[in-house]
Amino acid sequence: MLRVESLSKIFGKGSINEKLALNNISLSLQEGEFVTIIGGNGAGKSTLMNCISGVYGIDEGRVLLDSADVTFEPEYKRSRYIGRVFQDPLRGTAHDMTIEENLAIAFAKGKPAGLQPGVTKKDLAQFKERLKLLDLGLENRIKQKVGLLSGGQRQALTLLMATIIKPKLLLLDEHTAALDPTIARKVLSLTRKIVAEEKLCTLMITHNMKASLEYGTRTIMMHEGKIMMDLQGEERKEMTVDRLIEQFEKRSGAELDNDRMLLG
Ligand SMILES: Nc1ncnc2c1ncn2[C@@H]1O[C@H](COP(=O)(O)OP(=O)(O)OP(=O)(O)O)[C@@H](O)[C@H]1O
Repeated sequence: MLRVESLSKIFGKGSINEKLALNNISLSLQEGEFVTIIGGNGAGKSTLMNCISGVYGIDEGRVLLDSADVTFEPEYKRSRYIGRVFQDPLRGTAHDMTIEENLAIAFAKGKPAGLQPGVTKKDLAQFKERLKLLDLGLENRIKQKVGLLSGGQRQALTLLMATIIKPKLLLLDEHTAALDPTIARKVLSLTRKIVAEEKLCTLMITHNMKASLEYGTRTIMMHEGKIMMDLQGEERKEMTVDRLIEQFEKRSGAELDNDRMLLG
């Protein structure tokens, strides 16, 4: 469970370029809640993820995970229980290592510190089982180097790696934006499946408004560092992309400036 309380983040404090990127954000997610995040350029979506995962320190507020205050915990410690997948498929895997070695590293996160990531027969069987879920035939290529995989295959593998040990929170930062539409849909349905099966608390940034309503259980729209719409339940079920744009423009008094969102 995630709780963000009155979070503010200022870049370049005191300088001519001072920017209030997050303005008093509060947000709570229950176990299994899958929240999609949309918003115009510079709305603060990635900054929110960076503050939650500890990449940036924050200026005000608190971040709690499973009731523990992690506000001042460094990123490397939070990464043990926060899974993250970025837009760039090259970022989450080591290209010169095999699929098995990559999975072993991710799997070792769940083992006591000091233990080497040795792969037992049982681990290997589990890796193959998980890879089968992807339906990309990777279970038969487990000894191959990741550098040989396509972007979509790598991103699907990164998703597996981020969730092979159940994270307390899964952060997906436009993780399908760089993939071609067919594989993007595949990775999105896989995301939905893993999140539901593992009851993962998940935040997913997307520029695709349709996907923001189609995937997940709740949709948040950000604008100028604030949450300006939080759609759940019936209200979300009845929402369409056209009405979402209309609501955005009405509530923010601005036109949506994110071309990718409008074209997506
Ligand atoms: N490291 C940084 N230093 C200075 N300013 C930053 C930094 N990171 C983000 N910002 C600024 O903070 C604001 C929010 O940026 P952020 O990247 O979170 O937006 P976003 O909603 O993810 O946008 P996009 O959809 O364009 O990626 C923007 O004005 C951005 O220029």
